[in-house]
Amino acid sequence: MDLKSNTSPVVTDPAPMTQSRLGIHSALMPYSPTGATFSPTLFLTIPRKKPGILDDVRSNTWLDAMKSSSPTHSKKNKDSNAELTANESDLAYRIWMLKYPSALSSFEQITNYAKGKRIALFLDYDGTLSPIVDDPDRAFMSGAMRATVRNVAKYFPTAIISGRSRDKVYDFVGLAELYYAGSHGMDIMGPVRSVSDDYSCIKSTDKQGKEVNLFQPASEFLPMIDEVFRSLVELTKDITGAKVENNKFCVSVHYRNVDEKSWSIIGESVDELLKHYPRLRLTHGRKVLEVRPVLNWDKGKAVEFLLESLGLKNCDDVLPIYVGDDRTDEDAFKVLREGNKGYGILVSSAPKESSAFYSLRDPSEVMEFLKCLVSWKKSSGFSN
Ligand SMILES: O=P(O)(O)OC[C@H]1O[C@H](O[C@H]2O[C@H](CO)[C@@H](O)[C@H](O)[C@H]2O)[C@H](O)[C@@H](O)[C@@H]1O
Repeated sequence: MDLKSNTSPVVTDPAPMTQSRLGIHSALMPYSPTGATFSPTLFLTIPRKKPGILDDVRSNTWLDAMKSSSPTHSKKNKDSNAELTANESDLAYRIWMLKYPSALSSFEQITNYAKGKRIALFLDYDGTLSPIVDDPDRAFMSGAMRATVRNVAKYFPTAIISGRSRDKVYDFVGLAELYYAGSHGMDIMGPVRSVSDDYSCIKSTDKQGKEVNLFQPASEFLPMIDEVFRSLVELTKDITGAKVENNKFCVSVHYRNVDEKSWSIIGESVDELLKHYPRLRLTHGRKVLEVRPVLNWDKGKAVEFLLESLGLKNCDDVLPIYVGDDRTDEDAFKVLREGNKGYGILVSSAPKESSAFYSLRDPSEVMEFLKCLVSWKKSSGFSN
């Protein structure tokens, strides 16, 4: 193992000053701890005191955010406070699809655009390749999905980008021919290729002994994340159904199996604990609170890193496609949309705002879409 250099995208605790509602003041200047050299493009500044750590909460309270964190949570009609009927939900979904058309019914449009281009595929895991289940340790993907992903990877460079630890998502997927990014992109194993100096990579070997590049921008957070993981296990041990998952560079606090009456206790406990860790922040997933380093790094940045590692960055003839279901996938959708680079496909069975271009209802439609890509590639005689 050969350590190339030791740069870090982390900025720690600057001097106190006024803060925005989200806890990060736009006027804060990057601050480097002694001795470290940083790339300014990777910085996030961290305020010493934060009014609220739930930085991606778009609703009024974190309890609202917890309630709205999964499309399976029943929707209320604002006026009557009654739950939407099946017909109303279906209509709402169909109206929503005018804005986010099905990637299956728009397949011809997608492939017309892809003609003459090299597709690079980025796939989220939970809720995209495997259905959402109550026990996070049992979120297995089906054999059919595995075969489909294996097949698609024969034709297109394919990477999995997950909130899980890289090892765990690899164990679930089990395909050596893919690239993997765990911990919401904070742990990437990619091909050996020179990448820009912004990225400080470690040369390593994968499970098959092949030489790879390892990029772990949050490595200095490991001891802190371990400590927080242990505290969260202790804090939630008496809450029936709560589960804390160590995802290496981030921690997930699951409340899917917790009685809704106890959700506020979970939220408060995490909130209280994180007051002692200003270098960590909280984001929301599907019935899960995600504790992660304050770092200007996310799934969008991971896509850019992987494109560069694969020699596909800034190439007019490359079409990246990212398929995901979670709020954390929005960072990747944004990168593709803003740079007009490629397509985000949101997996959702309920209407929600997104930066994706297209939609798919569930993992079975994802599988269908991947199969269509393979058939299209085969029928186009590999000329595209
Ligand atoms: O980025 P992803 O691959 O989508 O990972 C996001 C989180 O997924 C997992 O939690 C979610 O799926 C579980 C299994 O279906 C479900 O029980 C849970 O409620 C969901 O939030 C995973 O356990 C988390 O660690 C990931 O961060």
